[in-house]
Amino acid sequence: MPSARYDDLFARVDVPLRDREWPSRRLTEAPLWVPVDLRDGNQALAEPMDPSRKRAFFELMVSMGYKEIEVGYPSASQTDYDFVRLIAETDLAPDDVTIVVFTPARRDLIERTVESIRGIRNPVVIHMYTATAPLWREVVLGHDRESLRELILAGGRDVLDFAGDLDGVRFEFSPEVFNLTEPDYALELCNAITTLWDASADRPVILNLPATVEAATPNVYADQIEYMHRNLDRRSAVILSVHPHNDRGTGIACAELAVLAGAQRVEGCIFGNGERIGNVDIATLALNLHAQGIDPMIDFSDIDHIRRVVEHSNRIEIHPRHPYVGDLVHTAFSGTHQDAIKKGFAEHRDRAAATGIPTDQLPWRVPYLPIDPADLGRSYEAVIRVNSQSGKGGIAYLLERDYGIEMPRRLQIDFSRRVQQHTDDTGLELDSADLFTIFERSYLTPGATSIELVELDVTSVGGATRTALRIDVDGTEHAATFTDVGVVEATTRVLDAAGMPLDIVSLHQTSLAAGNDSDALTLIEYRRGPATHWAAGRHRSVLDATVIAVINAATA
Ligand SMILES: CC(=O)SCCNC(=O)CCNC(=O)[C@H](O)C(C)(C)COP(=O)(O)OP(=O)(O)OC[C@H]1O[C@@H](n2cnc3c(N)ncnc32)[C@H](O)[C@@H]1OP(=O)(O)O
Ligand SMILES: CC(C)C(=O)C(=O)O
Ligand SMILES: [Mg+2]
Repeated sequence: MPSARYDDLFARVDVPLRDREWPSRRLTEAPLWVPVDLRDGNQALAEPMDPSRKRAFFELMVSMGYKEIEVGYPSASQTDYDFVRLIAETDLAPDDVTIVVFTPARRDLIERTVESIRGIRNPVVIHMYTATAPLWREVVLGHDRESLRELILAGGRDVLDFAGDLDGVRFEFSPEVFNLTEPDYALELCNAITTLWDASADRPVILNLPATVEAATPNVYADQIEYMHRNLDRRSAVILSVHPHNDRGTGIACAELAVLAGAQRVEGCIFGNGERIGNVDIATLALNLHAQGIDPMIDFSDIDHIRRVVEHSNRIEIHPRHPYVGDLVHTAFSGTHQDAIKKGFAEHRDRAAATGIPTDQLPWRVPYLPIDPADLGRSYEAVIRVNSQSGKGGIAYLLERDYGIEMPRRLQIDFSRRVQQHTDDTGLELDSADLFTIFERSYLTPGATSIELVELDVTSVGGATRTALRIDVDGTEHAATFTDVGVVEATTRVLDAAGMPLDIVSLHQTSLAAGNDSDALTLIEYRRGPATHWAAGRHRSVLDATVIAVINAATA
């Protein structure tokens, strides 16, 4: 690989901090989340959102509880402009939702942006940006440090000209590519802007410090943010915001460490759409807090609905392994994980019963599942799925959950061998209906010899139990009546007399399908030669189910 072509970040800009404090801090509350899907996410789509997709996405964000939403780049397209007008002219946005509109530092475009918010009732943030890193200055903008400073301040003055006296309007500045900008220069520009815009506690200025192209390990970004946090003028009149992208795949870590380093506000996209690899995923960030016991202040209780709207609006599918929302993220195929989850669920249910606390409020401690899928509106159905990597625990869990069959441990081992053979042969995943078919074929289906239960009559006469049994073996009827002999022994004696001896090792009763109309299911372990085997019998009556189980064992 021609790796020598690339410089690390340290060769490109100074990283100013040596005595950082962020490593010893902890996350204790949610920052202000600002979804930028309708602007940064939208500008990265092959087909930008049409008005109805934008509206559906916006309504979703409002319903989830976002209070500040970047809705577009009104000077860039008529669709974006019209969407801001829609918000200004209708009650689409509740009064407590702040609307952010985005603009470069160009007078004509700033004017158009301010025009878009005319008459709006909601609080508004006008978000002005200019790239400040050396490469952008030299190659893109054609400015040196001094002349770029002038361009930015000219833009800042234009913002004041057009919107300085509008009630309810605040300002945001982003030194785009902050993470590759010299720290002293970024600080100088931010301080110049907060002075120009007269940042105050009543009208704070948002300084948004993007990792526009992620370029270093997250600790470096945290150092850069802490440096600004500690050195900015008018710090109490500044809302310090971050905007990580995900080029190195560490956008989440950048945002989390940046909050430790002093950031109060995080811009990103729900499930991480955005330029190139995407913006930081603010859904994952929020649910990471939830998983640490911190209220994310956003409602994810129906994550599949959220996902459907996001996929519809972006026309991009979410990966099955995407944190928290992917189809497979709460699913275990592997045997030992399934075993642990099955035991964890059982312990959870037992603890709920013992404490009287409902299962959905009980502290969560199920192995391999960082949060309860039910918190996100997910059922437990997809948690355990069976393929060739699965073990007895998961297989038993599915048969118990969907058919009510409680298998003793030695039967679980026997059955999982049969399932394993099937999955090895086919390479396919099995659902619980498939498992039940294998169960029926293995234990409930009589073998080659034709044996039928013709009559079973158990009565109690004067304190004694009388068992009358008639069995047809290959067309010949064998009958006997016993007193005070259980049905298992009665059946084996009749079979013995018919030349079919059977050595029963253990017997277990369970039921098939939970509820009142369930059938009885008798599971029998019997010895033939050196090994033990299993058979089962199913009937409305427990006694008949038991005799049928013994007969099935004899014919196997
Ligand atoms: C990191 C980010 O996400 S930044 C946001 C990026 N988003 C978008 O670009 C989506 C919307 N953009 C657009 O629709 C268009 O680019 C527009 C309408 C904004 C501008 O279109 P055009 O006037 O045709 O300009 P174009 O995009 O080709 O080039 C940008 C020009 O603005 C300048 N410019 C770029 N960014 C800025 C800025 N933040 N402030 C001031 N000037 C800027 C460039 O130097 C270039 O100037 P030049 O023509 O003198 O070389
Ligand atoms: C905040 C703006 C300028 C942005 O999208 C970025 O820098 O990534
Ligand atoms: Mg961005």
